[in-house]
Amino acid sequence: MEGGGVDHLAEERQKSRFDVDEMKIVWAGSRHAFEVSDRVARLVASDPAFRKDNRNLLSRKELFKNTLRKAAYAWKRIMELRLTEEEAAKLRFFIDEPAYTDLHWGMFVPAIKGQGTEEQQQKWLPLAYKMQIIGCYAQTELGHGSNVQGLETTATFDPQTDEFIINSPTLTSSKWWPGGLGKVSTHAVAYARLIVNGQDHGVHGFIVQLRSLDDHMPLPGITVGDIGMKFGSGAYNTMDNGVLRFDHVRIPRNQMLMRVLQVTREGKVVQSDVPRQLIYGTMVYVRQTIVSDASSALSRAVCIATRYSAVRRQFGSQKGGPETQVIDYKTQQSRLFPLLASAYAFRFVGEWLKWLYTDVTQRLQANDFSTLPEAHACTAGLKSLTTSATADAIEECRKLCGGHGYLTSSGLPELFAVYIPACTYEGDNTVLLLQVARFLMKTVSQLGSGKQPVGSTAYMSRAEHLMQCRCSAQRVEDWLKPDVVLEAFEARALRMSVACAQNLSKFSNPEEGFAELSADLAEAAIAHCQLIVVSKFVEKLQQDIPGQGVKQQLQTLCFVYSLHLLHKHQGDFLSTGCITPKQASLANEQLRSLYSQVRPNAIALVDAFNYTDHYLGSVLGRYDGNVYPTLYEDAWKDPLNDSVVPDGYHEYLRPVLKQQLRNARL
Ligand SMILES: CCCCCCCC/C=C\CCCCCCCCCCCC(=O)SCCNC(=O)CCNC(=O)[C@H](O)C(C)(C)COP(=O)(O)OP(=O)(O)OC[C@H]1O[C@@H](n2cnc3c(N)ncnc32)[C@H](O)[C@@H]1OP(=O)(O)O
Ligand SMILES: Cc1cc2nc3c(=O)[nH]c(=O)nc-3n(C[C@H](O)[C@H](O)[C@H](O)COP(=O)(O)OP(=O)(O)OC[C@H]3O[C@@H](n4cnc5c(N)ncnc54)[C@H](O)[C@@H]3O)c2cc1C
Repeated sequence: MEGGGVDHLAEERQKSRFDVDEMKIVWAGSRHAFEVSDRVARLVASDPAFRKDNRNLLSRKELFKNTLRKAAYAWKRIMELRLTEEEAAKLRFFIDEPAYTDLHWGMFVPAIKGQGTEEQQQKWLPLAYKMQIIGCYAQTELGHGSNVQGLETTATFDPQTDEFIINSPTLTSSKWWPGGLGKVSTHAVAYARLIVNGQDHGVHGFIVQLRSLDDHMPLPGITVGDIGMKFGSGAYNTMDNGVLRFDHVRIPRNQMLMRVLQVTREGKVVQSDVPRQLIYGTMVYVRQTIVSDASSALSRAVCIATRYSAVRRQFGSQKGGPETQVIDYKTQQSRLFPLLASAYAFRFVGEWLKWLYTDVTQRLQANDFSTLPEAHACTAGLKSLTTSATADAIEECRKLCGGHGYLTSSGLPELFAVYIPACTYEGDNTVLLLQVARFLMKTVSQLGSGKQPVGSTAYMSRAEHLMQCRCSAQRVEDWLKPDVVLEAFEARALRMSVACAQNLSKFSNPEEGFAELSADLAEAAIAHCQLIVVSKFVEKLQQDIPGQGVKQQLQTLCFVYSLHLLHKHQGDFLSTGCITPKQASLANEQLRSLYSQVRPNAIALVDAFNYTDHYLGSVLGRYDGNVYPTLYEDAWKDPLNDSVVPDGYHEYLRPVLKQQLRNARL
């Protein structure tokens, strides 16, 4: 994307055998999406106000103030340039700095939209849209995060005053973690147990004002602050994750979000025909966005590691010629290319999940709740699968860059530190896999009952065949047949689920059985989610994809993704009898040959992400590959090099040296 200067990767770019510009459009999702993304990326990169190369050097206070400045400036630009919602979302993406605005737009607004009545939406959304109030999502407490039904904050209805009294009865009921809460939010959607006439009606959302709109001071009864520094310097410390306690704070009755359940003036609790799981709807929305974000974080790390692997040379000089580019080592390819393929795979499954979410939202509006369990299982499972894979991949990319990957200027340490909480927030990844497993066990238990599995479990309707089929691959080329690959993944996923269901049936208490078998259940859930990713990649290839060689590259990546999973999890495939050891070895042979096909296209495949050097934030991942001079120059910019003799020399170094000198003379 960058222009000018010597292009050290030019030769690599000439090797590619496909139309990179068309691939950029496939990656972006459409020509329109590409144009928006490209324009906004350049806007951010060219504006010094969005500089980010000094983040690691700032103290927490400076860092946070700097984030406030950037967020305010971004909002001003959104207004001045009259950016659309799509453009504004891209602006946030390329600014590349976690901020309170993520929670305001990403959770507070969606919570009101999804759980508020029409009237409540009309009252609160205009204020939120104009940022006249700033909100956060205050669910997690010191004592409970995963177990939402275990939250302790109470909202007790007072019929005398027509108010709820929000209270934190214990230390462990303190809200703990919500982003944007610590120092910024004026309001929260706070989750609390609804108590009416002494009866507990479970957890619901309430809009609570936290701070004065005049002087930003906490309102009476509110104790609020930041929970402290998090992993890494810079990184997620731009966010004010907060702690909050309520001391009998009164709010009007109409500030309970009442789409799912209403409390009347008389204190009557009325359940609407909307399922209570809709209270969890904001989490479904965010989990879906997290899957797309995974492909962004992964592609960024892979772009850095791929470009650097083409620049870096070690060993293998022939007759004084250049040494071998490390990207030509088969071990480097077998570690790197599956990650490149995963970035594309997650992109396409993210697109599909967005479609699924839009579809379920439209159905919910028409009071059709039938696809909610499927949406929950898919968003929970794919969020878990893609974030775990991406977190591991960023660390692998760091190692792929050798020693220089450990430098902050490689961009990888900060990316890792910012990214890894995605495995925990919005649902711990193991807890979410167990949700998928419950869904699978339910589906398996209904097989043969006449109820046909649909959506992501539709393959289970062919249970009879999949339980006994034998893989037909006899030659290396057979592993390039989508049907052969898909059937192997379907059979493996089904057989693992059925094995769990059979083992579960041996327990008289199903909950006890579920707990005992939970590690196997989580593995069955992973197999199911991997099948979804593979099948959505295969479906993508059935579309009309223009551009010379583009579809062929995607086919290669699809098989790299699938066959590397098959190789990595061959224990599953073999133990369930889905493939034979000979077939596993043929698949691995095919995989090796695919790596050779990816090799000449690798640089162009990462160029297709269309990332600016500003967004990448990496000396190793520079578009022009001019790594060494930049690394060298950057080192001298470190504050430690401001003086030749370090501060502290006279107090702490010189006396030691002099002491040694004296000892030596003795
Ligand atoms: C103009 C300017 C524009 C500017 C644009 C700016 C653009 C910015 C836009 C977007 C940015 C987005 C960025 C977002 C950034 C986000 C940063 C991350 C912040 C992180 C936030 C958080 O972490 S919030 C807290 C999240 N917490 C959790 O995830 C908790 C995890 N636990 C749970 O989800 C659940 O409690 C559980 C799933 C574990 C349930 O357990 P349990 O078995 O106890 O459940 P229940 O008894 O309550 O219910 C069981 C029943 O319900 C089904 N179910 C559970 N969950 C759901 C669900 N979500 N949906 C539907 N159904 C659900 C479950 O399957 C059971 O069903 P049965 O049929 O009974 O089996
Ligand atoms: C950076 C960050 C930002 C966040 N932002 C917000 C926010 O804006 N708003 C908000 O409300 N919350 C937020 N959170 C909180 C987050 O949603 C929770 O931390 C998350 O849901 C995990 O819950 P927990 O901390 O209770 O983990 P725990 O459930 O205590 O997990 C601890 C361990 O126990 C295991 N475990 C737990 N239950 C089970 C089980 N049933 N079976 C098997 N294993 C289990 C887990 O796998 C994990 O290994 C944020 C967290 C982070 C790290």
